[in-house]
Amino acid sequence: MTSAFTSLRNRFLLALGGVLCLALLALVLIARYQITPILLEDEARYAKTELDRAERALNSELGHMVRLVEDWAWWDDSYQFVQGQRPEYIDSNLYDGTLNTLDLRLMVFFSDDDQPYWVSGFNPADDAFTSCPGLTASCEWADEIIGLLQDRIEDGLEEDTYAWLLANPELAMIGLSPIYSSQEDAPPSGWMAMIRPLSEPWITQLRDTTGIDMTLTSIPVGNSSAQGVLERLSATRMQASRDIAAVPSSHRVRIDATLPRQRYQASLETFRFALYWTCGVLIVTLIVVLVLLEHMVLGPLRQFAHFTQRLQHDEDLDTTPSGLLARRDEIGTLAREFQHLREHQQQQKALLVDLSQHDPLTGLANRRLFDERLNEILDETRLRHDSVATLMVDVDHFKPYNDHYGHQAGDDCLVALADCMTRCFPDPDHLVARTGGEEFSILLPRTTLVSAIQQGEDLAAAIERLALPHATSPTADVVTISVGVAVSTPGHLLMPSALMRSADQALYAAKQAGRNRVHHRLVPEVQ
Ligand SMILES: Nc1nc2c(ncn2[C@@H]2O[C@H](COP(=O)(O)OP(=O)(O)OP(=O)(O)O)[C@@H](O)[C@H]2O)c(=O)[nH]1
Repeated sequence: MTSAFTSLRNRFLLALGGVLCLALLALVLIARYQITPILLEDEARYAKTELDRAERALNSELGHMVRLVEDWAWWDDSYQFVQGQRPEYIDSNLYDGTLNTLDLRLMVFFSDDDQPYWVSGFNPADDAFTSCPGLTASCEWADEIIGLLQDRIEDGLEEDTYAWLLANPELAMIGLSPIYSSQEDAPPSGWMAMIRPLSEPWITQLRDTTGIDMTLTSIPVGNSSAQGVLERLSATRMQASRDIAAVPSSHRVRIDATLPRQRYQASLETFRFALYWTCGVLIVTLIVVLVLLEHMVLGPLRQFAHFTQRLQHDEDLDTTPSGLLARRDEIGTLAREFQHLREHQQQQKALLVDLSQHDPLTGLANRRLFDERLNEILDETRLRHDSVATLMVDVDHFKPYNDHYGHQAGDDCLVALADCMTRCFPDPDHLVARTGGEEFSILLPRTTLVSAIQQGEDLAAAIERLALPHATSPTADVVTISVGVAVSTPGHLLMPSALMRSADQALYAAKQAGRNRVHHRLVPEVQ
């Protein structure tokens, strides 16, 4: 029997399992080193696109800021106000209601020498509204922002309108414009600045407008990242950050956008789906291959192996199973070749058995077969209480015959005698054997002593009738035989050796008595 590891099925299963594992490993590696990087790259592109959109929304807000500040800066009343001609401008325009309506924290008018001419706004410390001519005590809270604006103006801004994000001291938008007159030839006079805080309600509105969950924070330049940052918070959320330029230059405004990862997840799910299906198909293929292998190869091979094992114990089994012989594949060829080999072997074996049991010259049974049959017959005889006779036959003066006629003639004589004996004992139960050079033995089951003597005499007469010339025989001028007869009867059961010894003694007696005669030997005792 095959062990678990030498079993063809287990080895095939192991090999296919190995191939399956390798295929799965390849898929996992492809997923990890090919698919996932592509998906992450796509996700990074998506994050950049969303940040671009958020930045565009901020720029759009800055654009609105520009238009708002231009509305006021291109107004003749504002122009005349910074030239000191309209004192009522303050009461009618620069009060808290105006700033609230415009969603502003601070409005600053600069005179031609870039000094603050008028400051109106809400103090972030207590949210109290103040309106002052220049940086007087009650408007000193705006000192830092006004300093930043002056730096910007002194950096060389001319005849244009600007808007920036303010990162420090607070998050806000700045709009700055020269103040123009409607008279085309009049030069601009001073500057006007508006500061709109990036308050939580404002950012909430921006979120609603863009659909992007974002926050804005101020960070020092030292903590800023020029490339932007993408951090994956969980399987479903990621945070993309980008720093954009702001005032003052020591700070930047960071946009933090919390984005869903559904694109990545969806792609991953699709890939996993394909992976599971591929695994499923591979496993089903493996099972189908194993079933086919079992059905088409292993089953027939086992049947064949079982048949050859049974052959070892029972050589007379029928032919190879017909199902195997009828197959048209390699196993069928193997079975047919095996069958041919077996038939050839059986023929050879039969030939060998025949050679081992028969005399090649005369074709008669030899001593081996005679002894076997004698044993069998005597065993059966004991059970059935029958008698068995043996005739021992010797050719008279055969040496002179050989010497006179030659060895080949001696062979021919022996063949002629054998044929005559076979004709004399045609009963299939009788066995004529050549048990020596010119000695023959005849086994006669169920034969009495009288009958055996009679058959011996008939044989001697038949041989004599052959009239084979024997010129050198002192007994007769033809070939003659001497016959010794012994019988095992139910009253005198003999062992095979004793029976043959008795026949030999009877033959000796026949020779001594002058040859060409039949003698029998009385059995002296029960064996
Ligand atoms: N041609 C031939 N001769 C054989 C064969 N086998 C034995 N012989 C011869 O048979 C002869 C037997 O001689 P012996 O045993 O002396 O017997 P015999 O001459 O027949 O004398 P008795 O038996 O006493 O009558 C020998 O010469 C053997 O060579 C054989 O196969 N062919």
